[in-house]
This record gives sequence, structure tokens and C-alpha cells, in this order.
Amino acid sequence: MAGRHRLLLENAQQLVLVCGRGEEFLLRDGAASLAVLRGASLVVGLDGCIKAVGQADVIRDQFSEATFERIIDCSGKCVLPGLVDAHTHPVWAGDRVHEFAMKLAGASYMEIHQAGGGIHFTVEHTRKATEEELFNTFKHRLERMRRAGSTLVECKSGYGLNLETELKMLRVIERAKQSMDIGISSTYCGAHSVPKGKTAREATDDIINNHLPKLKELKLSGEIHVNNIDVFCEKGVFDLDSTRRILQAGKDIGLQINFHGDELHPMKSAELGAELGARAISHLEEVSDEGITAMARAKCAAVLLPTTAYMLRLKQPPARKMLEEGVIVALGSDFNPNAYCFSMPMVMHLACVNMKMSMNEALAAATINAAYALGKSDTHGSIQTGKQGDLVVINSSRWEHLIYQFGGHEALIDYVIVKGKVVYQNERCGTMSSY
Ligand SMILES: N=CN[C@@H](CCC(=O)O)C(=O)O
Ligand SMILES: [Zn+2]
Repeated sequence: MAGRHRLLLENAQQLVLVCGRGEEFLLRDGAASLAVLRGASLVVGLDGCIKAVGQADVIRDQFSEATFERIIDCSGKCVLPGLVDAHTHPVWAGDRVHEFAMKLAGASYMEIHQAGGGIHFTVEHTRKATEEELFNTFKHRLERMRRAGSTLVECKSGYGLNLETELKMLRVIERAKQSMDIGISSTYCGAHSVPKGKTAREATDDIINNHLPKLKELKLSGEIHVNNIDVFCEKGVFDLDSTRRILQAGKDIGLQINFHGDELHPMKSAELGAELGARAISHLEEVSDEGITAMARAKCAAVLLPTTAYMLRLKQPPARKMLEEGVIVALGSDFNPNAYCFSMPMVMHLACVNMKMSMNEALAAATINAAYALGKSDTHGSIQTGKQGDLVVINSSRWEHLIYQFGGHEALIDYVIVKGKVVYQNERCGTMSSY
């Protein structure tokens, strides 16, 4: 194949496809036989999509007449799909390090929340922050996530709780979507907590009667493209009935359902999500056996958040039971002022050690399954001809080192690539060439 192409990654020791047969997700058995090529190369076209993947000599012959904007010799290195972070709260102002000290001293998440801290502390600061201030910190956080290998990130609003600030946050997310080389799935999370001065019912009515109609209007005008709707379904926050009403109203305006459920108390969130056709439910530390069965049957992804369970010393979600029962298990960093972690490699490590997932299962959960949770596994989450050229190159002959070396991702990751463009290059690989 002649012509001009964007990128050739050549002669990788391991090229981790993740899926070998175009799967939209991987269950336990699929993850066990993760698709990996050895001595392989891949080509990304000028449109940012993968054009060919195969043995290095075959690709060399097939593209002997072609030219490339960039060629990277991956001898001794591994190529993986860009990581997908299925759950983050990255737009906010204010510093809650003092609450970390309180939790270390024994205060619970909900004790701090009910005392007016937690989400409410962040809401106060986010309402006061300007859109520019929020964008600048958000941009920096996205760059740190990308530096750790994430190329598609789910980003929530939820620190406004009033229409004005929720829209301010969603505009910040939209601006990053349009201007940064990283994939973003945006989530309206106006039901992240009950705002001070309102009851849960009043907040629910405000969201359904005011927030969501405005979002629909802005979607039609093309100003803001929100993908998902989220609710913190929790004792003392939004109960099952309010959650149902809000999620259904969001689904009615075309949003995918992806919400916080069964985190601190068994709320039957999983059963509700399966009933409503939720794309994903996050947390699930307190999920019931019936909820697991319902999620598996409904192909509703479980987005597990190891850093929050670790940091709050919660009981771990029953990941092994979910995998045995055929649930699609995905991972997210849950980056937020309560769980301050940007790194999906560390999330995968914690999922293995604390949730007893295998490294294969953790990688599938942080790639194809996380993409599925965001409704994007047709374009992201595995290395396959036609999919977006989002890739991570590590300087190790075994891909598992990305999980095994806890906190080692900054030394391991040589290149992060989005749509075939190198968006991060480790300084050990020389200076970044401009396109
Ligand atoms: N549980 C609710 N929401 C976030 C925490 C948000 C915050 O504390 O600021 C979570 O997923 O853990
Ligand atoms: Zn969350």
C-alpha cells in the first residue's frame, strides 16, 4: 500500500491487541486469552485510524512504497491500546487534603459529607471559580492522566448542583473535548449530591424540570454535547425513587445511563440500572447477588474503582463473583478530591491485588470494557484495523510490567499516542518532534 501515512510502529516485542475477533467487550474467559502478537508492526493513517496490524515483515512488504510522518522502532518494547478511564470527576476547585487527614484519623466519608464537607466543600469553591480557572486546572489534570497512559477519559460535572455552575463545568469539558488531543466522554452529574437549602425531592424536580430541558436545548444547538447522565444513589443522598426518575429523564433526552450505585449501602442500584438499561454502574462495593445477576443479563458494565475502596478502606466490590457470573467488568480511577489518583496503571495494580483480578482481566477492564461502559468500544479500547489509533508504548519486553511496577508508569511509558499523533514522549526518547 503506497501513499502517505501518519505513523508506523515497527517490530514490537509484544503488540497487545486485547481483542482478536472484534469483540465489543471481554468477559472472564475472553480476558484469559488476551490477543497478543509478537514481532509485530502497525500503521495509523492520516485520518487517525489504524490501517494495518500484523507481523513486521508482512507490514514492511505491504507498505514498502508508503511514506510516514513518523516511524518508531519498537524493538524490545510493547505496544498496548490507549487506556480508558471510565470514571473521573476532574473539574473542580478547592483543596481537600485536610479531609484526607480527617479520614486517616478515622472520620468516615459520610460523616464528613453530612457535616457539610466532601462534595459540598468542593461545590462552594467550584461555584466561585471562573470558567477559565476551572479549564486551566482541568487541562493540567487531563495532561497528567494522558501521561499515565489514558487516551479516553469519562469526565463528570457534579460540583455545581445548580444549573449555572453545572453548565459552567460542562462548557469547560466541552472546550477540552474540542481543543485537546485526548478522548472525552462527558457526563452530567447534577445529582451528585442534594444542594444545601433543597430537599432531595426539590433537587430531583429542579433537575428534571430545569437542568435536563436546558441540556437538551444546548445539545440541539450544538453548544454542549453531553454523553451520559449520573446520579449518586446513596443513603442520605438520592434514594432509589429519585434516582429512577432522574435517570429515566436523562435517558429520555438521549443520554447513556452511567451512575454511582451500591457504594456505601446496599441500595438495589444494580437492579435498578439493569432495569433501566444502564450502560454502566460505578462502585458496587455493596452490590447484591441479585444485582450481579441482573447486570450480567442486561450487559450493564460494572465500573470498579479500586482507589476509592482503598482510600476509604471500604470492603472491596465482589469483582471475582461478578466475573464468574458473566458481568462486564471495567475500571476507573475515580479521580476526584476524595481519591486523588490519575493513574490507570495504578488502578489496574490495585484491582489485581485488592480485588483479586488477573492482570489480563485488569487490562481488559481498563481498555475494551471501559470503552464499552462509555458506549465507545466500536472505536476505542483495542488495537484493530479501523479503530482509532490510540496507543501506549512501554520500554519493557513484557506488557504486564505496566501493572506489575506499582507507580512505575512514568519511567515505563515511552510514548502516548492519540489518533496516531505522539502526544507524550518520555525525554529518554529524545525531544518531541512537531507535526
Ligand atoms: N461517591 C460519590 N462521588 C465521588 C466522590 C466525590 C467527592 O467526594 O468529591 C466518588 O465516586 O467517590
Ligand atoms: Zn465518582
